[in-house]
Amino acid sequence: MTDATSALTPSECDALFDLRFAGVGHVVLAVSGGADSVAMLVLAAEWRERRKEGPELSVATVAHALRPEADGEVAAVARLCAERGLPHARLAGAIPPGAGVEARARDTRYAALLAHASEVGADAIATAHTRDDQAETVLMRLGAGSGPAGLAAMRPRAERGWIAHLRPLLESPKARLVASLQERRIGWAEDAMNADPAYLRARLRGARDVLEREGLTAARLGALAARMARVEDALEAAVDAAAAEHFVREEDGARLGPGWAGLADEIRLRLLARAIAAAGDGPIRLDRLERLFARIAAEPRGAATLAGAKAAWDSRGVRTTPAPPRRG
Ligand SMILES: Nc1ncnc2c1ncn2[C@@H]1O[C@H](COP(=O)(O)OP(=O)(O)OP(=O)(O)O)[C@@H](O)[C@H]1O
Repeated sequence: MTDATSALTPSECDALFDLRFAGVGHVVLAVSGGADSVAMLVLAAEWRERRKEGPELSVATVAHALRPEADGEVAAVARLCAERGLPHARLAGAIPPGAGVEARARDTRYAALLAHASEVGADAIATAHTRDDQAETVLMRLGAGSGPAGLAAMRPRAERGWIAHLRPLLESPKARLVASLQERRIGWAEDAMNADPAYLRARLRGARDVLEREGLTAARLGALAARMARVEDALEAAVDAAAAEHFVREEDGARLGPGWAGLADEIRLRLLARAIAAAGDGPIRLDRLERLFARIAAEPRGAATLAGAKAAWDSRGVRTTPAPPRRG
């Protein structure tokens, strides 16, 4: 019998890693020393041992030098790897002090992990995001008023340029990973930042019991993300198909033909975003894009700038070109 707080069984782990690590040659496991990533390390090593085949596994820890106890934590991960015959790398990832430490730590971490993966010839990295992390991400995106792309949250597999980013535990409750470590009497490090109310993620974690009582369970929020991922992929495929007919790339931007106006709003909006991206230079905020879209619908002709692009429209459609540089 398994419940929401029991250790993952060997057959559950086999199903999980068989699926998520299929077709991979060498995966670098990103292990911080926290419970989730130590569980990923231990369970993946056991899986590999049972299977006797599958991808090469290695482990990397990024040393952010943010906390004095971090050195001991890296050493503990190195020990776990040595016991399992897995190579372990300690990667430098010092972050200069300042605001937005969470985002800067993340950028530094992925840069270090990707550089290392390239050095050792890996074709994938794996992080230990859990179903609880996914649920928090969905709540944060709801709070930001995100559309389907945002609500799809993290993907179990995402392509980061030449490398795949795998999240094999994305559907696993954190409690089951903790139970898996407790069953094996393996310890882990606790990061105080995880409970620091200065961070929205930590505050949402603190509100978890209340949310669960109101039906906002991690299981439902995780299922919502998976459904939104399906919606998002279908929409993008539909936009690709519509683009073949209505989107013309030009030397300095793009043109949306008159047939664009007859398409469904969401497809039109996404084609408009592509046309602006073709001429512009920056990320496009959805609310601004929606405002421009509303203007185009309301005014028979006009022009506006957005994200480094100028969009001009009339009865023949929309034309985007790079926005002239601002004076002053
Ligand atoms: N110092 C680290 N070294 C190696 N891997 C790490 C480190 N910190 C985090 N990771 C990996 O990233 C996963 C997510 O960690 P965490 O939730 O702290 O990240 P985050 O700041 O929310 O960033 P993101 O979710 O965007 O990756 C961990 O489970 C682990 O696999």
